[in-house]
Amino acid sequence: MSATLIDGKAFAAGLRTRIATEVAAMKAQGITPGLAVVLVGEDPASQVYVRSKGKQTLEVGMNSYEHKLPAETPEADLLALIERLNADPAVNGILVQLPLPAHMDEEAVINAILPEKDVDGFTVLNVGRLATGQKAMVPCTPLGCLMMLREHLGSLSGKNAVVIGRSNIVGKPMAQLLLRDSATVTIAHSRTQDLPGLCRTADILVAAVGRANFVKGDWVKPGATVIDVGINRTDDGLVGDVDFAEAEQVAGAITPVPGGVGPMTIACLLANTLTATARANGLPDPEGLTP
Ligand SMILES: NC(=O)C1=CN([C@@H]2O[C@H](COP(=O)(O)OP(=O)(O)OC[C@H]3O[C@@H](n4cnc5c(N)ncnc54)[C@H](OP(=O)(O)O)[C@@H]3O)[C@@H](O)[C@H]2O)C=CC1
Ligand SMILES: Nc1nc(=O)c2c([nH]1)NC[C@@H]1CN(c3ccc(C(=O)N[C@@H](CCC(=O)O)C(=O)O)cc3)C=[N+]21
Repeated sequence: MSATLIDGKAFAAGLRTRIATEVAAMKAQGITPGLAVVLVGEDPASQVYVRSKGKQTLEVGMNSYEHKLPAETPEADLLALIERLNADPAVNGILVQLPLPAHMDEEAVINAILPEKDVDGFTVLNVGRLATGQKAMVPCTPLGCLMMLREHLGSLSGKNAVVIGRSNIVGKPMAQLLLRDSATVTIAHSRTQDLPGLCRTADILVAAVGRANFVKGDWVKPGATVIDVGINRTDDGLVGDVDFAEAEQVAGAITPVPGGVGPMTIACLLANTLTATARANGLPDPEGLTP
């Protein structure tokens, strides 16, 4: 048997069309959402991501502001830029591309972003709001995964979910969102014992590890829904954290790499920018874009 393909690329295109409609309505009221992206250094993968994000921001009718700083920029200069963006009414969302160069304090930089403009949902205030069930800005990658899971499964209530990876940007917020939807959630990591056995209990398996083809077909419970967050550049091209050829024989549904979680991440960044703009202007949250 072979799994249903969860087409993140198509899902993301549909989401952007809806966002573009909402942006047009806001523009008719004299409001244009603006997203500022800050890239420090010249990491090639980050450059690709920042470019496609800037293009899509313009395509949905938002203003895009790109700030590219040299790798050796002093942290104080980056903090000063964030202060300017915080104070700029044309900027509704701020994203500082990670990772930052080693001489910078990532926590200090992220927490300098005004929580209302923190469209990545990485500031401590938004992390705490998500964890306590308050209205937050939710990290884009887990939000995109949640949207695909709900679309495919309907309710997540009572499902066993295993998230492999405990990073602040993917694993932990993914677990929070699954818990909020009443899944029974286990977070696995490099010290987890019998990871294959644990994965076999999962109705929902999310892999956010950063190791090419790490999750094997015999780790997957027959019929499970598999979400592959991994982005690994190999000699065979871009591959995920799941051995797709094996897993798709067993899973009920699976996201591909490329064309799965990645495009949804960017679409959710635009969704968060729209939500931030609505909130900044005292408008209700746009429907279906927040958990
Ligand atoms: N598609 C998208 O939009 C995005 C994709 N990504 C991709 O997702 C992947 C994960 O990213 P990120 O969360 O930032 O990565 P991190 O490196 O921050 O975290 C990786 C996690 O995997 C765990 N891990 C590593 N090796 C093993 C192992 N052998 N067994 C079990 N767990 C293991 C680590 O455990 P421990 O904590 O114990 O070290 C850690 O918790 C990467 O490929 C990244 O490129 C990331 C962001 C967005
Ligand atoms: N502050 C911050 N926020 C982030 O959300 C953030 C970040 N820093 N740093 C890097 C990671 C990674 N990330 C990706 C986004 C889109 C694709 C994506 O669109 N991938 C395409 C393929 C693109 C390609 O070919 O390289 C796909 O999977 O189909 C991948 C990875 C966001 N991240």
